[in-house]
Amino acid sequence: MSEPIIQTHQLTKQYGKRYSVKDLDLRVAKGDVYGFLGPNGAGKTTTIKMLLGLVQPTQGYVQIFGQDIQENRKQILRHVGALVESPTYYGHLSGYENLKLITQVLGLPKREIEEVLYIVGLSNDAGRLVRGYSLGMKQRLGIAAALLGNPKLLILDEPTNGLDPAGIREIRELIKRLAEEQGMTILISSHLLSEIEQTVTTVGIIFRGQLIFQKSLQALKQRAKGRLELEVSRPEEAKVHLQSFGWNPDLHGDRICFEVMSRKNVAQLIKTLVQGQFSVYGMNSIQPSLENIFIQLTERESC
Ligand SMILES: Nc1ncnc2c1ncn2[C@@H]1O[C@H](COP(=O)(O)OP(=O)(O)OP(=O)(O)O)[C@@H](O)[C@H]1O
Repeated sequence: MSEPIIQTHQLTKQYGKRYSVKDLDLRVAKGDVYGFLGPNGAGKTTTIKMLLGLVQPTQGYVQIFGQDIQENRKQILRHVGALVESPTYYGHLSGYENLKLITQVLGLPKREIEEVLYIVGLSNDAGRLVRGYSLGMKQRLGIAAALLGNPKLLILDEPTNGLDPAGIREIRELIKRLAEEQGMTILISSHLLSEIEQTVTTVGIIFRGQLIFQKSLQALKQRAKGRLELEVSRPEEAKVHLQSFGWNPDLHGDRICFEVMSRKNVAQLIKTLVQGQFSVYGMNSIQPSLENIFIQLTERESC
């Protein structure tokens, strides 16, 4: 297996007595679009700042491209593009002029400006003043700035924050394109799974500073499968009865629970119960939200 692009080892940040991030072992492989998920205050921005060497860890360390960020920060960051928190621009300058300032500071050729503006779909608006840009356009300009210097790794902290559904879609499409066409490794943070689930290949979930899940999107979906919950008479007997017919129910309190199933199977399930002289009082289909997945992952699930 090739060396990961990002790897953290027991990464920890403590402010006073509080741990903002604790023992984080993040692993982002080459070509991954890594969705870094967690509710507000979970520790995403603190982690990202440590990845970029902007915040010093209390314990642990960060390796990017196999090198320690504290030791080789300048060299590493030459190949990393980042958008952290809301970027600031000069509103009285055009999108093009804002990027030109950055290329001058970084000593990059001017031709890159046209390239990145084209990639983020802002070529036609390059000459407009940034103060007239929509929030989505400003975010795309932020990504364009991050793309200057042709980075191998792109780190985006909540790039869809505050955007309307159309803006979210634009960013999503852009990220997909960057990964597919430019082969870039991307880490993108969000507090909403729904905003990034169509884009990412791998998911890391941070909850109260700790990484509670880190696997493929496929594996997360497996866990996030909907459940079917039935309220029946004599639930324990009903469970045994169903098992004798090959079903595999879980019993939670007085309800029996199943993974989602086809309509045909639901009909068959109810028929089996009724034929066994059990009464079915109610049925709920539960589609877990991200919050539910968190709860399941932290083993406080009720069904
Ligand atoms: N400089 C700081 N001093 C003290 N506490 C801090 C500091 N920076 C962050 N924190 C705390 O660390 C915790 C994690 O914050 P962080 O901004 O990393 O979360 P987040 O997941 O990015 O959330 P959000 O989506 O709201 O930005 C929070 O409780 C926050 O108050």
